[in-house]
Amino acid sequence: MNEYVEKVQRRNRKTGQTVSNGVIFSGKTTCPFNTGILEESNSLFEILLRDSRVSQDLAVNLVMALLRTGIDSTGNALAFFLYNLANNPDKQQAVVDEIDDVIPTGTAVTPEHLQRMSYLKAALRESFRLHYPVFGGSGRVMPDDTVFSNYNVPKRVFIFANMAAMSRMEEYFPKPEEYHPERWLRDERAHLRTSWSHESGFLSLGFSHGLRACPGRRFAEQGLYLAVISILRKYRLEYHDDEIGMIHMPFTTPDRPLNIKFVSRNQ
Ligand code: HEM
Repeated sequence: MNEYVEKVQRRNRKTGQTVSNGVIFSGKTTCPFNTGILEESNSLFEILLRDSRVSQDLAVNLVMALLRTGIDSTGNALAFFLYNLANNPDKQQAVVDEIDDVIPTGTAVTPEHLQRMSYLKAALRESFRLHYPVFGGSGRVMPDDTVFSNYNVPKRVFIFANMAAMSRMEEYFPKPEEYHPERWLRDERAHLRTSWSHESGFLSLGFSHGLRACPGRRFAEQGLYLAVISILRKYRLEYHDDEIGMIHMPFTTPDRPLNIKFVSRNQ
């Protein structure tokens, strides 16, 4: 990492940026957290290194945190999403129908398209429910004595919401072992839900909830939607092998290589 930082700094010097308080600073380039215009197309890391208010340690820590939390999580979530679609051809077809309905052939995907793709969103949410993406769920330590649903929780006691287990509770998700995206539909197809109670939506939160919820959520969701759309526009997914299990380490990974067959849609 130090070597990389030095390389970035050497390049910044060459392109005329100045050094201030030990980090590279350019009058032209502004920190992404300002509203100014970026005049050079550099990575977030390089931009942070140039901002005199951000120390080198902070820049390294921020970028490492994003890399550590953002890569395995999204990659494994995509693996399970593709597996669930390959394993449920009727649901896969419903996603393909929606892609064909919403995005004209040969057109790039836009935010407006994604806004109209409620089945695709439900399909991802259901994949998170069936294969909860992070070890168990979310933990918290309360700073004060608190009461949750008539349970007294003393301050400084660690409490944990086991969303992986709650996501598979029959009383909230009938036939919990089945992949059924319709559970999450709120549009005119909502009648296809198996059942719904007002708690259901809070029992399976792949990105958690509240102030410490995942800050990368929109970024990850967008990447997953775009990946699945690009793949399904070209390939039909098939899965003919044994059921895939989960290993939690801490992101949920498949317990063996995924034997998904990609069949070209042009054949
Ligand atoms: C499918 C992908 C992802 C899933 C399922 C996921 C899930 C989560 C969950 C459950 C938490 C814990 C929240 C809590 O305890 O309440 C979390 C935290 C975090 N995530 Fe993600 N995440 C994903 C992708 C990303 C990406 C792409 C980034 C960054 C670009 C990211 C950055 C972070 C960071 C920095 C935290 C710590 C937040 C804090 O402690 O305040 N995540 N994530």
